[in-house]
Amino acid sequence: MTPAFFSVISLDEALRLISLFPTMETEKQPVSEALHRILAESAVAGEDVPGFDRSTRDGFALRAKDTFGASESASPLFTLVGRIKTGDHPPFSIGPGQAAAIATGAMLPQGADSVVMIEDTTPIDDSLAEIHKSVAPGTHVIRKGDDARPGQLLLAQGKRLRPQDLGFLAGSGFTAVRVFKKPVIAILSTGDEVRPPESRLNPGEIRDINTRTLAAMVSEQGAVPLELPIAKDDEATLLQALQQALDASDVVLVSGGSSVGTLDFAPRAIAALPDTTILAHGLAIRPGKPTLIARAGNKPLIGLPGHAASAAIIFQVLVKPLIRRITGEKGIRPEERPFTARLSRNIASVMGRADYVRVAIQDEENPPLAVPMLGEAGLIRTLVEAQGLVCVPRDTEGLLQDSSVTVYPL
Ligand SMILES: Nc1nc2c(c(=O)[nH]1)N[C@H]1C(S)=C(S)[C@@H](COP(=O)(O)OP(=O)(O)OC[C@H]3O[C@@H](n4cnc5c(N)ncnc54)[C@H](O)[C@@H]3O)O[C@H]1N2
Ligand code: MOO
Repeated sequence: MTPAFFSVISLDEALRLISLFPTMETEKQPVSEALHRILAESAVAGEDVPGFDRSTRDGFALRAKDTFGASESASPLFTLVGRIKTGDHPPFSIGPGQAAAIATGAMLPQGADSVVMIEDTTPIDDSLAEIHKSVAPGTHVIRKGDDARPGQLLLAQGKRLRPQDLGFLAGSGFTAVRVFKKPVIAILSTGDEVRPPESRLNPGEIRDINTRTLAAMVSEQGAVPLELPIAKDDEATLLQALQQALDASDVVLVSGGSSVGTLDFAPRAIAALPDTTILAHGLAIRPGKPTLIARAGNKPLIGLPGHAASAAIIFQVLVKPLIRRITGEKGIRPEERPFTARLSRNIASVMGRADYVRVAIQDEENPPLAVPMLGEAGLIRTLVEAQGLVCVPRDTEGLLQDSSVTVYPL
């Protein structure tokens, strides 16, 4: 079924459509290989971490209340009852006026609740030391369970695992975690004029930009790109290429041929795929109007405009959320967090389409300055010189110089 081309829908409606695609299945993964994977099940602590009270300084473990009033000029003498190395389980306890020499990381003995640093003491001999400083209970001590207690949530489902998260899991005794499988995303560039980058070009031909950009964006999102050979502008060829793409992947991205010209075969080829519905063809945004969203079986198939900047921008605003949806990733990555900037000049816009304007960011000012990079969507340079996107909403005629805008990092 092919609804009328270019009965445009808003980006929000398109995002609602893609939110209906299912998330990936899950798999067990060793923690050592789980960097940047998405947790499919929350990790819950099974034990106290650490499992005992630990000193964070080399010094003397003692009872804080015995140090009350201690100073350089009034330094009480403590009786030393032992020496605790890391890994020791001290067999003695600390009573009033007693202390034990302790190493950083070693277990506090029974009775002790704090540590005085060695710099704040004067050891007299093996059995006596002067303490020059008073401490509060808990000073220089990590308590049992301070990192995690049994039953406590360590990391929530949907979390993209960073190096420190893996360390947390390892320190809590996890050797494997359940994560979402990485989707394979097929990238199919189309066009008789589009040639692989290593080609010698004939007049009228161009090198393929979109496969490279899209594959890298797919990898950056934690999915696996599958780069397919460029397909010719011919419905039968494209249909066959699409079928192969679907057989080998979880999502298909088609670049080019999505518009309404006589050579734009993508919509027709997509409509001819078995068990396939075109959910939308045409987005009320600029660039990217000819974008197509289809469901083939239960797999998403997205037709991206051929213009290099358009394809990349549609990836940012539509495909990225789709990948996050199916990979189960929750939360915003720090590098993708939108920020506020001041617009360097007026931007005019048409009513009826949300304009995604590429902006360069000048950081010397606070708030930073967003400088619009105007230019044809067929030019990749505008995107290279930009560090973000600013949206001029659908029903406004533009934005004024000096207005405060939200920048979505690129
Ligand atoms: N009469 C109209 N013409 C066009 C319209 C329109 O509404 N009416 N829309 C324009 C817009 S906007 C866009 S975007 C493009 C969309 O075109 P298609 O998605 O059908 O893409 P193509 O025609 O195949 O290619 C457009 C352009 O991009 C170049 N291209 C294609 N693939 C690649 C690639 N892999 N790497 C680099 N460049 C690529 C291609 O050579 C074309 O120049 O249609 C407008 N026209
Ligand atoms: O929609 Mo086209 O994608 O403006 O360049």
